[in-house]
Amino acid sequence: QTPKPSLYQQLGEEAGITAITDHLLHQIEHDPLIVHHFRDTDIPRFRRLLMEQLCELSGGPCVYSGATMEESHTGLNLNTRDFDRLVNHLISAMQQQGIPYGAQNQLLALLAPMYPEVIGR
Ligand code: HEM
Repeated sequence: QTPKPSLYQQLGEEAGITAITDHLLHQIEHDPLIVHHFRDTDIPRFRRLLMEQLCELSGGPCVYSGATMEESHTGLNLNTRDFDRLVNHLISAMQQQGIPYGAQNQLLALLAPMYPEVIGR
């Protein structure tokens, strides 16, 4: 019996997470409703930290080295609509990468509890 692939494996490991992150960044860049939030952001750093976080969260061999979600989103005053748009861009990035639905849902379930740490701060 072959062992069940981990979420990290189903996301395509480092290469898959890199592709998902880059697709997400591209979508953010072209989304006039949320791009302004990133005006003062160091994008290469944000990209590196987001990949690290997705890697760690999915059980990959990474240790997230960024700020807490609460710290990094304070002062941005994000709302539910901002959150939903980001999540939808992430779903579309995973779709584009051909990530199985089950794995997509597992990742979304790991991100959902961060909602209160990110919104209204
Ligand atoms: C579950 C949802 C989210 C996750 C997992 C997430 C993840 C992250 C990570 C890992 C960082 C880097 C932290 C650091 O700089 O040390 C970050 C920063 C940031 N996030 Fe999020 N984020 C989420 C939701 C959002 C939403 C909805 C928006 C806006 C639409 C947003 C906008 C930003 C911005 C602008 C920064 C950079 C702040 C700065 O320049 O210092 N995030 N986020």
